Amino acid sequence: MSWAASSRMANPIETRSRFLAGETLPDGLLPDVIGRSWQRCVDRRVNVGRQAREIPVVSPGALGGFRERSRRLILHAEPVMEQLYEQISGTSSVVVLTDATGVVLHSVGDPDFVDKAQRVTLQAGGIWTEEASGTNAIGTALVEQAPVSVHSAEHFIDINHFLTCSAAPIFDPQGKMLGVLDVSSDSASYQLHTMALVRMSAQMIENQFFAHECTDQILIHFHLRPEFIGTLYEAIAVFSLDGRFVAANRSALVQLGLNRYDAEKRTISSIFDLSLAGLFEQARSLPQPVIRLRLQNGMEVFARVKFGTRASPVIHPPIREPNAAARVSAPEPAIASMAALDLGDPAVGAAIRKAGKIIGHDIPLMIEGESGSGKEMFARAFHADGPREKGPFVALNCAAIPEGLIESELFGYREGAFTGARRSGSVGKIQQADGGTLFLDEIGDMPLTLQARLLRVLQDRTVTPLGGTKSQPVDIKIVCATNRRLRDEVAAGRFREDLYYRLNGLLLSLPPLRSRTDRIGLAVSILATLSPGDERISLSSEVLDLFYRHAWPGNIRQMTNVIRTALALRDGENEIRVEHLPEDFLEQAGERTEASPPPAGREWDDISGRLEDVEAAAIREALRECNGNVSAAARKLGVSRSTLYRKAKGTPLPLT
Ligand SMILES: Nc1ncnc2c1ncn2[C@@H]1O[C@H](COP(=O)(O)OP(=O)(O)OP(=O)(O)O)[C@@H](O)[C@H]1O
Repeated sequence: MSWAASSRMANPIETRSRFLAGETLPDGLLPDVIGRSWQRCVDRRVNVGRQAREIPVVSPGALGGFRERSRRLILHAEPVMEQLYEQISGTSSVVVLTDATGVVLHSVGDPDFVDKAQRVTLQAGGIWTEEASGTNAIGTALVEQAPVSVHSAEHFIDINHFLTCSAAPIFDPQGKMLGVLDVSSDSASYQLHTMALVRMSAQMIENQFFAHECTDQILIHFHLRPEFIGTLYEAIAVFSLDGRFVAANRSALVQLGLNRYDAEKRTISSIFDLSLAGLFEQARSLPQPVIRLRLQNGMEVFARVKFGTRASPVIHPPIREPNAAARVSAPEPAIASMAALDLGDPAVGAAIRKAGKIIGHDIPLMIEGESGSGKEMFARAFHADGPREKGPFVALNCAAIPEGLIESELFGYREGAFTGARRSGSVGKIQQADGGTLFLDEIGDMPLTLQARLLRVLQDRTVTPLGGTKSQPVDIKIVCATNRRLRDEVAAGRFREDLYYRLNGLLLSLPPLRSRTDRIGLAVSILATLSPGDERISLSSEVLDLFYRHAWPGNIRQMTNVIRTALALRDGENEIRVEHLPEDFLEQAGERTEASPPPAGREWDDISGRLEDVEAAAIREALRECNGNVSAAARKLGVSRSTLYRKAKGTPLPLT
């Protein structure tokens, strides 16, 4: 097909000449969108004879920065581009992704056509704004904020006349333009349906954003016809856990009859005839049913309510709707930062400092340590301090679930993937952790076959659920933990060496509790966490002494459990004494301990005279005199409780 046949104008070159000569053209001769763009090109003095070498390009060095800024767009777009290319391969075409400034980030196409496209800088680094390349589908779609096709001589610059291009903008859930998806072909191989394919693909990328970026929110997928739910045509509206409007796709705004500005002032109940409490009830039933919802204008739609992976009521308790009388469960405890874990033990402090140095870098962290030594707590704090802090933290203990179930837990499964599979399928931990951190505890217990699959996920950054054929992009940071030396497992052939090196960027060892010097500080800190708001509760000096001397085979987990039980057994008394400690602990504590004995003598006996040492000694003395009661010791020293906590870090209490 010639350029003339693929163009909407009978003779575009002649039309352009008349246009450039300032002639008033008869209505209908020039498509409006092309006319507007040509006028902009004239206004910006774009030369129709501009050559490729005159078009600016982004240098290979700078391109990395552009790609990094659009990392999430590329992540969600790449698989869709591959699928789109599969459908058009062999038609002398190239699929192109640009950012919102018209810079080509990625392209995939037929090799012979890619060569031709490169000659006009239609390749990574090329700039396809109207200013740079004249009227073209990408640049014009950026200006019009709508899908645009530009055929052959409708391109303003002569050198682009061999192209026929269809482009659609891609918006994020909040309506911000992220970039443009485009298919450019040789104008001789013009296909009518290309524009429809590009629009659908752009919609798929936008829907990926909803699925992956709205992980801690409520998603309502709806349509006038139930069979359209789950398709590209569905409307998606997103609400925060307290019911406020957050985002919507274009289809949702059209069906709701709202513009984005008005929608932002609305809540679930003011858009749908549905209370938040009712919504949580519905979301509990699995598989989630298609329900009818009434819109404010009286129209009825069909809907499926989904909770983002982090907002799932199965994982977190529901959050109260404003003014709702529903009972609310206690919130999840806040994740501590790494600084809060630094209670003065030198080995823990060193681990925290090393981990701090790799925050924000693409370096996988592996944590070694005995069971209960705080590896998961450390991983959570590492996540909380990092740039993914707002993303999910998902933990999987490979030793705690049967070998046969690890695969489905990790990778998820599609409907009917195996006998006993839930009808609705299941989202695996890898996908749940998208945008956040996946913590794989006891990684040494991962079966060899799954090690290979995990390696593939890390290399390809995609995951394919069991029984599924399509891979989904994932963006996860992995932190692993192990309570045995993984290198020995590698040597014994039980752990893949390639996976070991992939996971082990920085190896940190957390010491067992018995060798930590901050055992008392830790006990006091655990007590404060377990009895929030009640500063009167303290540990008696005998208890602190016992805690200091004990070998703690169960590490911090055991100490936490002992203090939790003692709190329950203390009969309302403010001081936890030895008789409140659980029997089995006392039995164990009666045995000879391996822990180093506390320093002997008075606080002041063995200090160098440095100011910090004098201060530390004063704190120890005050704590000892107040039987470990931090509030009382703080009052005695005339400092605030938090100051005392900060200064008391790592101050082992010598209790003689
Ligand atoms: N620094 C800390 N302060 C207070 N509590 C802690 C601290 N570290 C760990 N804990 C508590 O100790 C218990 C065990 O911690 P965690 O699960 O992190 O250990 P782990 O090494 O991952 O254990 P495992 O190897 O058995 O999975 C948890 O209840 C946790 O809340």
